[in-house]
Amino acid sequence: MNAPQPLASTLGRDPAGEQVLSAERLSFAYAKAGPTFEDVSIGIGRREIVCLLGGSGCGKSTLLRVLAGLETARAGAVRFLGQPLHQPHPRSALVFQQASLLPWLNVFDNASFGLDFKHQPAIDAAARKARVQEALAAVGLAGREQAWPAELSGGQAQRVALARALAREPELLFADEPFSALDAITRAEMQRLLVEVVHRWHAAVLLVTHDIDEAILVADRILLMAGKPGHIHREWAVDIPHPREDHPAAVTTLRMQVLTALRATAEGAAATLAPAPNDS
Ligand SMILES: Nc1ncnc2c1ncn2[C@@H]1O[C@H](COP(=O)(O)OP(=O)(O)OP(=O)(O)O)[C@@H](O)[C@H]1O
Repeated sequence: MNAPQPLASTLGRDPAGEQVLSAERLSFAYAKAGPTFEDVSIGIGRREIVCLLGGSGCGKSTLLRVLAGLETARAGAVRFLGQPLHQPHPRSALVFQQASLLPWLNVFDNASFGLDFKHQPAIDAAARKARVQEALAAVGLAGREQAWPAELSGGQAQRVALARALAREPELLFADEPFSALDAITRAEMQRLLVEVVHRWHAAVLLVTHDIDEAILVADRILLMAGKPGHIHREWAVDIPHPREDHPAAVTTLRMQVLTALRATAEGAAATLAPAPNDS
């Protein structure tokens, strides 16, 4: 098999040509382990939703953590709004699979919690209250400010986590499989909500998922990660208008393309693991 070639075109599309995040030739390895990914270049345009799709263990979450400033690359550089990134940026926010709400804080205080993180610009109490209320209203939780986490469903808890991220007014939202623990109906609702609120907030998103349908429903661009060490294997620009459920033919065509590529990467990986025909 030929060595994977880095894609030249993994640069964010943006009408103004601006990128909120850019990374060049990133490599990463955990201590005492081989490289997780190598030579990954990626750009995310302002307001762009980019989905990072790939099989289990190919390094998607690790790449997200490096791009978010939670881990340090072994080689290469990450720039956020044009500046070198060495730690999580105050204009970025994270949402994970678990909502991770603090059980002793009510919904309002959980949603405002992200405003106390390191390097977050100080804002006065009135602005803080307005921001948090606006974020909670955007995720459909107006009137639930005094509720406790134990009183929420999984979907509602994830809405609070999304509001906590939005209250930071992020330029870029990092989301690592944020809906994978939810039931199918709630997941579909949350996917629609994510697109709606990030468009309203003018935020870009990097969404890690292994759900092809999720990627196709929300992404402006899909990056397929594969291999060991991981690399960006293919990408698709998704120009289907929202809501994408209204365009089933275009969705099905893209789904087949992505699925075929994903299967090919899985078969490629299996082929490298399978014993050669002459092995006994
Ligand atoms: N903290 C860690 N220390 C050592 N190895 C790790 C650590 N976290 C992840 N790995 C390994 O790095 C590789 C990539 O893991 P990662 O979680 O980034 O993959 P992924 O594509 O997000 O997988 P999944 O879709 O299953 O969540 C895996 O082999 C994993 O076992």
